Amino acid sequence: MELFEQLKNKIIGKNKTIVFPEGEDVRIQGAAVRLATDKLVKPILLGNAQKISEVAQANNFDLSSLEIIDPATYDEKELAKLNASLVERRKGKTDADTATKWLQNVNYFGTMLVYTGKADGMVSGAVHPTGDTVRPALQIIKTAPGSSRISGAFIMQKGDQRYVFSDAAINIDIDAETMAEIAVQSANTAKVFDIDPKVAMLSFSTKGSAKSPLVDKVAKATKLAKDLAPELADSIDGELQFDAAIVESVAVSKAPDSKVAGQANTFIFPSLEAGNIGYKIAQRLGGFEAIGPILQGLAKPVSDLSRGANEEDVYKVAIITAAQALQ
Ligand SMILES: CC(C)(COP(=O)(O)OP(=O)(O)OC[C@H]1O[C@@H](n2cnc3c(N)ncnc32)[C@H](O)[C@@H]1OP(=O)(O)O)[C@@H](O)C(=O)NCCC(=O)NCCS
Ligand SMILES: CC(=O)OP(=O)(O)O
Repeated sequence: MELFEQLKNKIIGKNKTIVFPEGEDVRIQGAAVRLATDKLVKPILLGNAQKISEVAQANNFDLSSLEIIDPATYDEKELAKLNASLVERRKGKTDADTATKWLQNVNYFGTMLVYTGKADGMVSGAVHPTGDTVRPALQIIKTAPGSSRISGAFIMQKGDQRYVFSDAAINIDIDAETMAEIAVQSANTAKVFDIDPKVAMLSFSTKGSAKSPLVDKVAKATKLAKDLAPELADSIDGELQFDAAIVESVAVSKAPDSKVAGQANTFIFPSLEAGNIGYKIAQRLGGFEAIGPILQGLAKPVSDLSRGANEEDVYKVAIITAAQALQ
């Protein structure tokens, strides 16, 4: 069965509540109406009630079955509770005045609905850049037990080809330890999407073909990742160039002893520059559908979107987010 059909079957009728802070956006409204009609999730739209209704009218959307919250007119007592909970969570880092300002921002407001359990997950980023979308989650929801950092993976799909690209969203300049943790997180993400992970730690060098501290970093990250997840030791290899990772004939000449080279399906980039540029090239020139970024290592599901996302992307990311909320 196709991946999204499987995910839909998992979440249908489970009534997972997903908050969409960008409720004024036409792509968000279109996806939310479809998700509610298909009984996949219970959407909550955030935003200015008047603007939400204008967009809905202009596009003939029937939002009558959706919950709409305008943070500017939210019940005072409930707002005070969110404020107190936020200050408590931030343990001396954020005072009540700052919390008041933060709660006027839809991404902070939505994140607090997830943190306090009113929503099971959040999908945002069709309008806001990634930093503004995910910062509230980093500050409030924080990492899941066993994770020391959050990273962002894309599922890249074309026909029956399916790959994981990480980190393409969050950690700007990574050291070997971070790259190793991202590799293990991404192998787990691959399994969720029915991919048997073969993880390539990417570089501009294959097995010492170039000498540079940047190459040493990826070789060290490979060793650390195997130490972190010994059960994956035979499924992670590096450092590998992208051609050696994916093309068998190149792997034979560049990395003949590798159990991953030529068959990799999970690609760990050595920096956010490489990862973010790489996924957009595969998407825009290679014709791959890019689903994500899926945040890895967060204690509760919050998903970012690219501002280039369309309604279908929002619909699919919301399905993934609801499926994460079931775990
Ligand atoms: C994610 C990002 C916004 C965080 O930057 P920032 O807000 O300046 O981060 P700070 O260092 O001030 O940290 C803010 C909080 O988040 C936490 N945090 C930051 N990065 C984290 C990570 N990768 N994992 C877990 N927590 C993280 C910090 O510990 C801090 O928590 P605290 O306030 O409780 O102490 C930043 O790394 C970024 O802009 N990344 C690139 C995003 C992007 O543009 N991607 C391309 C498009 S997808
Ligand atoms: C994931 C990503 O690159 O997001 P955006 O296109 O919004 O910057």
